[in-house]
Amino acid sequence: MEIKGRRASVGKTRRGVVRLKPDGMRNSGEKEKEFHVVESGDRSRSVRGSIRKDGFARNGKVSDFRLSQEKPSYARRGRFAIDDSNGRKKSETVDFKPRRRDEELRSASREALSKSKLVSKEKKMDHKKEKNGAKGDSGEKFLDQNVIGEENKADLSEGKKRVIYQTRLLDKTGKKIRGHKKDSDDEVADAERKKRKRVIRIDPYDISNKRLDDGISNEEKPEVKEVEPSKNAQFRAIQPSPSILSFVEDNLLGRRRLNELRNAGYNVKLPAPLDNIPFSTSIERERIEENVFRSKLEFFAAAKVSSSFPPPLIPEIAFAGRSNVGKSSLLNALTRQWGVVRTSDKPGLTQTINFFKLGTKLSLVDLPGYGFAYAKEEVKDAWEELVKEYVSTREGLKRVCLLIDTKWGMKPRDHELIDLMERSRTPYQIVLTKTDTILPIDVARRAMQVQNNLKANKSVVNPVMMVSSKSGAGIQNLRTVLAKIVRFAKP
Ligand SMILES: Nc1nc2c(ncn2[C@@H]2O[C@H](COP(=O)(O)OP(=O)(O)OP(=O)(O)O)[C@@H](O)[C@H]2O)c(=O)[nH]1
Ligand SMILES: [Mg+2]
Repeated sequence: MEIKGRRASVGKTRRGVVRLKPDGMRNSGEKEKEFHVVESGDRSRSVRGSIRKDGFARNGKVSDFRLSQEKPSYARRGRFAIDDSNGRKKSETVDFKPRRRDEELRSASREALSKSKLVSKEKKMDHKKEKNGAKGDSGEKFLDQNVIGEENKADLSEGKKRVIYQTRLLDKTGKKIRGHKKDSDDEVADAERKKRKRVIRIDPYDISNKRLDDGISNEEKPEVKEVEPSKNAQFRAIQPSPSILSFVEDNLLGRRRLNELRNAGYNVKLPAPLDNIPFSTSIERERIEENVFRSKLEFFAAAKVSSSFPPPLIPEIAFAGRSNVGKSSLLNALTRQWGVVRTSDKPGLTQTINFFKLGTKLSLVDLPGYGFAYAKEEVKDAWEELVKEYVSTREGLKRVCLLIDTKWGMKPRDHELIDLMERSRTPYQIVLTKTDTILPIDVARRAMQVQNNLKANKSVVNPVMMVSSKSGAGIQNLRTVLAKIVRFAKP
């Protein structure tokens, strides 16, 4: 068993924390136990320790440990008493006598060090003397005392007037000898000044990380205002419900390590690996249970103005959201017909309302994205107007999937569209996309946040869906939800 720890000096008493771990065990946080060590300044060097976490010292004899300190050469062995913090019988006493050889070596090295310092100091002094001797022409020096200041004139009587002199070394001609070192009093004062550490205080009310030098008045502390936590902090404080958390876990949503996916049986070399059958030997996609999504996806109309919308003959599901949120990619992932709907990493690829037939029973409608896009303002405004008109007036529109990027959450434009759909009573469902880009817990938090935000809304359809077109996570669930619409839709 080995004890390793750091010690810091506090006056004569040394305190520190040592970690105890059994021999041969790699650094495993769980097994390490923390001790508080107090080493008194006296010769006995007793060290007291108490087991913080339960049940450790019971098993192992604490012996042959080392207290590693600031300097490894000061490592010692000694007497060590351990008391279980719970008061149970787990105390151990171990010899903590400084090893003789170590102690001897240490004192020898200390002596040698101090000697060498002394010698080098003497050498320096000799050197200085020589130098000063060479500077003065004939080696003669004169003291020049100039009165440079008076102190407390009012308080002091004439006789007791204190005068401050500045002493300079002058040569015969009255010139100042350069390189003259101050006398011993000055040296002592200098050494003291050097010894005195500059104390720097941190202002606890200052968030600018500025350091304050000692002496600067800090009495006027600004009033601590109740600052609203940042959006990020608010987001981190969200506690997702257990059902959302388990949904995220069950569907492997969120950014996952490849190993995790591999262990779950998925072939990570495939695109959308979660869409595959786990542990399958060949590249076999999971069977699409919903007939409608097995049908062929065919583009049949594009509209830039409402007058060119095709007649509403079959039920429609539309995909709306900000530019680049992943609308077109989701259409491909749902139908597993990659490439039918064009996608791009450049926001604003879809510039018209595109109608796709999925068999004979359903239309999927890819809407142009709003918000940021590489397009002129007036063009973007026109798209937005078109989208608004479509979602609020289209007959046969059974549901709008409003896609939200999981990483960024809902933006003002999303709220605008939601308000519009609330007014026009268009049923809409939130789909969080690109869940593979953030941690699972953050996916759950986002879902919780969105759900809470829309609690009071009437036309929203719950639950909040979470998908990733890239990994395939959550796609199957979305298919199931959307297929139900077709099943219950009246022609
Ligand atoms: N990591 C990740 N990237 C995705 C996902 N879905 C889409 N993308 C990427 O996001 C980018 C935009 O995807 P699109 O499907 O074209 O987005 P869009 O919403 O149709 O964009 P617009 O047509 O411009 O409105 C592409 O580079 C996709 O590869 C996803 O689930 N995960
Ligand atoms: Mg698109």
